[in-house]
Amino acid sequence: MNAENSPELPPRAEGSSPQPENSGTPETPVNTFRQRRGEIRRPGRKKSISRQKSSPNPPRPVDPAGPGGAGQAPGSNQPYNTNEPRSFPPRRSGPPTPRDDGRPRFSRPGFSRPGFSRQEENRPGNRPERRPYASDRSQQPPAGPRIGRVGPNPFLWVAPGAEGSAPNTDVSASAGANPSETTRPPREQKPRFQRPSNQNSQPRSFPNAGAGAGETRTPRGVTSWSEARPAGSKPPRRPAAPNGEEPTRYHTGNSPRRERPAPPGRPPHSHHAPEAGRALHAPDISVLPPMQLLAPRTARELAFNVLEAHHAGNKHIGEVFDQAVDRTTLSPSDRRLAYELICGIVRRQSTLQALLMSLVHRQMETLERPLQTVLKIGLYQIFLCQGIPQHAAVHETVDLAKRANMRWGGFVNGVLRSAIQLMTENILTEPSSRALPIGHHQYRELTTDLFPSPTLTPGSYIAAAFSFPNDLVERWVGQYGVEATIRMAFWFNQVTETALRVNLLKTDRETFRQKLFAADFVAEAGDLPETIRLLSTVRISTLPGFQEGEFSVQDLSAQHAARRLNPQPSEVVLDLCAAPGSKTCHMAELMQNQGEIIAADTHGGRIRQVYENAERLGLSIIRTITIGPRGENLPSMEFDKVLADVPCSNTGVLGKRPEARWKYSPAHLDELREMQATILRTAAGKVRIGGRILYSTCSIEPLENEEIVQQFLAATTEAGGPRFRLVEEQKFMPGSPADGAYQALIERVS
Ligand SMILES: C[S@@+](CC[C@H](N)C(=O)[O-])C[C@H]1O[C@@H](n2cnc3c(N)ncnc32)[C@H](O)[C@@H]1O
Repeated sequence: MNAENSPELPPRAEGSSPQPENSGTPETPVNTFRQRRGEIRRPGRKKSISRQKSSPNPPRPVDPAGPGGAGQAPGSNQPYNTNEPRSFPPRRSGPPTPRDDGRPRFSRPGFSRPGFSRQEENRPGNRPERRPYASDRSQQPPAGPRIGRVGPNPFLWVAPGAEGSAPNTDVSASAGANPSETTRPPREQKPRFQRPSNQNSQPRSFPNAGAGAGETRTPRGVTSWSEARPAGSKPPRRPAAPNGEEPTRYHTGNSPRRERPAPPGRPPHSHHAPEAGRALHAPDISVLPPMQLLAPRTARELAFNVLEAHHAGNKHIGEVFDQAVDRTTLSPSDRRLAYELICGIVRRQSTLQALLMSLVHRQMETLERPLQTVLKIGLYQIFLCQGIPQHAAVHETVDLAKRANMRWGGFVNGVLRSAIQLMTENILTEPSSRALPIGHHQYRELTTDLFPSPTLTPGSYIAAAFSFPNDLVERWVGQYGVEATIRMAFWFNQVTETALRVNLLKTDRETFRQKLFAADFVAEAGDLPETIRLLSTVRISTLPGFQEGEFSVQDLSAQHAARRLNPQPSEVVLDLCAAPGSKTCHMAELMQNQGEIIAADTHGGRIRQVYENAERLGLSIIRTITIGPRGENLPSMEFDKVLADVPCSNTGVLGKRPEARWKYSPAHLDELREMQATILRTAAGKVRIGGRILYSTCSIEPLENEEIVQQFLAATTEAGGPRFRLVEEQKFMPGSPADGAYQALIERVS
């Protein structure tokens, strides 16, 4: 049973979920008559599965071949749009009817058949031939490939070259080989929905996919509740959940429904052990290609595209967002909302997962990843976004779901309406297993115990409720205690203000602040003479003075690094880990653009950003070079100052970099520590006697900070070579008042 047709859903408000324009067959008298006879299905509405199963009609004829041959657009190896309604009236001669008004017949707003522009799609030669009258049951299926819902979803963007590797159960594959032999296979031999996949992906397989002859199947190729029903009868209806009770769970119909209630005493979100033979066939959703909506029209659609693209690659969210946003015409407020949704959803992944698991009665691995993305967009708005009314969150997300896949609208609607029942109006100030942290040291009380107990297992509670890796939280609890860990967790989950560094070579702080003020931005002076705290949320490149190089974005804790090293005009300075160049440029500004800075990095691509930043800021003393991991290619000279701003776990800046927390692992920490020790040794080999090294990280882990420095000092004392001393060190804890960081100033004494 599909949640869309489910009787337990509370009724949707009138007009709350409008059908997309141009969504299918208009209401002509002929069509209305035929719809009543059940011969034409209106797009967006599905016949109930039981009616399909019990229909006495023979299967509909398959579609004729499209202009490109085997079900593909000409000049493309991608399939046609297969989400069109399943039956169409024939071509008519005589005066044009509303269906012949020139609009693309097979398109919905925002979508286009791959390989076709809208105009091309409208040209008669490029249209796939329409089906014969559905009522003409005597007509035999024409030879040729089938165009229908069987083929891969055309709205999925598939990596170039990957299409051919998709496992194909579509008859069009065999039709391409020998069209004359094409016949429609009996339903029970193949699933009706097949997802394209790349070379790494697994075939989409269903539990019981190998069910033998005689077994009953639903039209989606899934053996499920229908087996227990007599043919032709309706699926069982579940009663609606009364208010205040555990919310109704839904399933999408793509996997078997598990009718067993959760065992007594087990929380509703817990994962039960998969029954034999079921989860074993779950597709690996992590390798599915991203789903992309063409031309996102709303903040939620843009967020969906970016989140999907983010899943596919290893790119920073900011990078993916910048690329996606440049292709839209969304207003600044929509862009801001999209960005907040994206960062928030990545940040609060495990909280949203816990919410989702309590609402959806399915193994998460079997829920299509794009559908999970849609649901998380909805849940984030309902539970964690301030200022979005619940009905708007549901309505907008259902619209997004329908745009991604018409079949998802009802399911998403059901899940989100159940989610609303999970919330209470109560705001708590203490953690509990039903306390969802929402910010400003406050929690929203839920109607169910969603999280582990904070008194029995504080680490597990913080990890689940605030969304952090378990290992990391356990370390923090061990080092800083539960209360401090919770304070940090709140800080990392809130949107923090932006710190700017004024370029004192071009302007002074007060003049620049007035300039911001005149442009309606609120800013305050910060701790250091060049620091400004920007209290407005804005795209930085749109601030006045950006192109002129009057400021850079840099957190306050990070601004202390160059200040602590204190490079002087006319000194020669080495920046060992320079890209993208924030601290390099700060040092050049402090040196009054006199002397020389060698900006080195192992990453040849990122080193270019140092050059670009220096150019914008009008700094000419920086020379960039690409080096090897042990300092290969460095000039043979010695330097007055060396900055070693090493790669680290980023545990001090987890709020600014939403994805960073999910990259943390003990194994990665070990790799980083080795790299950090090597870079510090390289720095030591390049500083002159009396010169200084600044070792810095944006981590708060002692293993990457104090321990690396102490080990280095101990090793150089024993070796009998150059001697070093620790001049000072400082650790910045997150939120007091800025990002977390560590800096150690080391001097070469002999
Ligand atoms: C924390 S980032 C530096 C940020 C930079 N200092 C700034 O303020 O903009 C660390 C940099 O170290 C570079 N890196 C990684 N391994 C390195 C190595 N063995 N030697 C030098 N640089 C390395 C990375 O490419 C990365 O750009």
